[in-house]
Amino acid sequence: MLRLSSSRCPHWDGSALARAFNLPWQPSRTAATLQKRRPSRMVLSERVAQGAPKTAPTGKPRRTRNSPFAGMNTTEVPKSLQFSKSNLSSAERRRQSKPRVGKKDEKPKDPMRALKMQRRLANVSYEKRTRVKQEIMDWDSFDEFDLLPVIKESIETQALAGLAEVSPTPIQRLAIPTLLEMPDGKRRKKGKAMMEPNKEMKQFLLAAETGSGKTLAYVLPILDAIKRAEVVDAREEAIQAAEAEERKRARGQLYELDSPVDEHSKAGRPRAIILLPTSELVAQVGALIKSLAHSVKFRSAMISAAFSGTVIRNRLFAPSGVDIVIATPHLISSITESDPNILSKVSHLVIDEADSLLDRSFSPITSSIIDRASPSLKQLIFCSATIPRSMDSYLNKRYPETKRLATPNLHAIPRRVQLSVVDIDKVPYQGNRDLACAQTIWDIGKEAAEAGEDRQKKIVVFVNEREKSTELAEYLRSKGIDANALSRDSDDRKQAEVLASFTGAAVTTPSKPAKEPKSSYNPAISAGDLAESPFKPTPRKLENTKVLVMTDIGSRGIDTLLLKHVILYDVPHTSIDFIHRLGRVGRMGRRGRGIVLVGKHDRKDVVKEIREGMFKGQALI
Ligand SMILES: Nc1ncnc2c1ncn2[C@@H]1O[C@H](COP(=O)(O)OP(=O)(O)OP(=O)(O)O)[C@@H](O)[C@H]1O
Repeated sequence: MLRLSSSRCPHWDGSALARAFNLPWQPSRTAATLQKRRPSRMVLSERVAQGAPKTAPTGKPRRTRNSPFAGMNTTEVPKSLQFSKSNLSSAERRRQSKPRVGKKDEKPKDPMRALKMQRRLANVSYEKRTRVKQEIMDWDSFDEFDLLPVIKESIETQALAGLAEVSPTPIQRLAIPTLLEMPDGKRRKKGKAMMEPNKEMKQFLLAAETGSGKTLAYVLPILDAIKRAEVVDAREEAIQAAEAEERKRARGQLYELDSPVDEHSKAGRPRAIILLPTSELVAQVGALIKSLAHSVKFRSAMISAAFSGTVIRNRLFAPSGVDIVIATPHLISSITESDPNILSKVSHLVIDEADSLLDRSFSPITSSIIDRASPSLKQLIFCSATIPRSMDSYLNKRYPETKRLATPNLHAIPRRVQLSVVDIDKVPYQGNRDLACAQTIWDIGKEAAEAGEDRQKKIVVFVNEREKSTELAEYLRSKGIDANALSRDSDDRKQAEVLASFTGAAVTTPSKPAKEPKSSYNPAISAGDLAESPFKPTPRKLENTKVLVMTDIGSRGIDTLLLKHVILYDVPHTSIDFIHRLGRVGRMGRRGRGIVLVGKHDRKDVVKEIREGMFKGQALI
């Protein structure tokens, strides 16, 4: 007799199948039992919450630890399963104390591990940043600073002329009241105390991200101090003249001839000196200060190796005197050799781009100028976009009293600057970095032309070695790109012209005659075309795009306000270089783009961390 089991399905009893095959049908025991029970359902015991009794009715332990049902229906974790160090074997305890290397158990990685290994930048605590953020919120306008009215006016009419709405930047909010020594943060001390010469030299460090207006942050308080000192001096001179007159009268020598006034006493005796690492920066800061002199009335002199000896002498020793000198340390140092008195009246000394001027190559010369000037100094101001650890320890050692004014976003590259990566090992570059660079430039030019941009596109390419800049510029020219190198070897005048076309003032110059049809631009060039004839000049020209190749030492501080693209031909050695190079774009709240060329020998981990840090707006430490 055929027995059909229905244990799998309680609704199927096998009778249909038996009928189909004409077989006698007898339900199986299981099916019969299930039929009997139907329509009952499985229901949990009402006592399930009480847990299983520890012993079976037989008195035996109901479930052993090893039974497959051991953990079922229990309401508390058995002691044996609870985690306790004492339960662990000594080997397991040792294993747990070691850092795990297995993929699953890997500890979360420090997101800035590669950068921390460089340890180039000093840390500014999160608490300090938050505190400063609160502090600077109190200042909304330049009017709130205790600057002389004529200086306040010059901000809108000269320094920031053309801007619709002007308000102080974070570093200006932080530094101006401090340098003005407004004690309660609002008002300067009134009366005689203010006029008394400050015997103690005070030191300040102004540290803020690139393109954040650090120059004005120190220039305005210095001009204010100079103008106020002028008033004090004039008053003192008048008092001295009156006393001399009185003495003569007392002696009855009223008609005695006065000793001739030394007209040249102010010549070559500036009250303020601003030191900058390059002639280009001297020209930039000098131009800003000169523009302010139109309304504020003071005398400034910019001197650097870009000027002849006669020009330098005439500027420094002009009979009308000089109030502010803007110079490179080498020049000031060599002038002090022949005329040490040049530093005798300096009350304000600024070390701008201090991360460069206090590095190993500049530090001895900068330090000796500071030492010579210190007897008359009232304020020694260091100004920098980064605080490298070397500079941090220099300040701690030599000027421990330095008041540090660092903005909340110091060492962070703003999120408005994007960084993309080009892998030079991929097709079609196959390790040819020059080709990758040329193609990237063509792509940017093509994008601009497609977007119908009329304004000439400016691109800065950064290389690590100075020698490479000339060679690369030549290569790019052979690929139809209008490229120049900024290097010490090129003609100063030409260099200044090229650079001027990259700074804000020159960008407004129309680069292309309006008549020229846009179709003359030939975007149809590919890396293949560029690679075809590496040694032959490409007949195609990339129109409306100008490229400058340089090292960042030459470009630090240069105010390339309208620049939107930088290419990092080499991966920068340190996060400091990243900050300075990418700092040429995204200035004063603008957007910008950096493109870094990366090959198999480059630190991809560093690039990755920099990108992540930029994305999160974090400080690159
Ligand atoms: N309060 C302000 N509002 C708008 N623009 C300003 C303000 N202050 C300065 N600027 C402009 O910002 C630009 C950058 O200023 P500056 O060169 O002083 O920056 P920086 O912080 O010294 O940069 P870097 O670190 O690269 O030397 C300049 O073109 C300047 O005119």
